[in-house]
Amino acid sequence: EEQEEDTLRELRLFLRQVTERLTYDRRFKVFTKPVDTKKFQDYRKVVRWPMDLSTLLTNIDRNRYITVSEFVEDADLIWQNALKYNYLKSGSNIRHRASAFKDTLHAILREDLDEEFERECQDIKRRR
Ligand SMILES: Cc1noc(C)c1-c1cc(NS(=O)(=O)c2ccccc2)cc(C(=O)O)c1
Repeated sequence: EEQEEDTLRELRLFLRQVTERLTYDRRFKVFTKPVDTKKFQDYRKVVRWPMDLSTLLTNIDRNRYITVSEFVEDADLIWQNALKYNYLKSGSNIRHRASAFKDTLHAILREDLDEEFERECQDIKRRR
């Protein structure tokens, strides 16, 4: 009902703010768009669930997330995929950037997420 829509609107605003803070961080430019599968032809053989910050934003706008934890599952794919695909690659610091992305994402959530708010979102999900 109305209160639920207010909560989900507040959730979308919070998730957009988290996504934008990561998108504006220049260290994470390579996480802002899908990996170019023409440049990296074996990418989809290694990575089953590609994810990037622009896709996260599209998912938020399409009401795909009704809890923070559903959003975090997708956001975690960004650094997990980068560590997996670049596991043996030397000469680039993509793994360091993936680790920095993971630490930054979880530090933002620890600082800014109100557990009581996430519990409200989980209740809405249970009722549906
Ligand atoms: C991310 C990622 N995961 O696997 C790989 C491999 C990367 C990755 C991909 C690219 N080039 S890209 O054309 O697919 C692209 C450019 C700009 C934004 C998003 C993607 C460059 C680099 C880099 O380190 O410079 C890394």
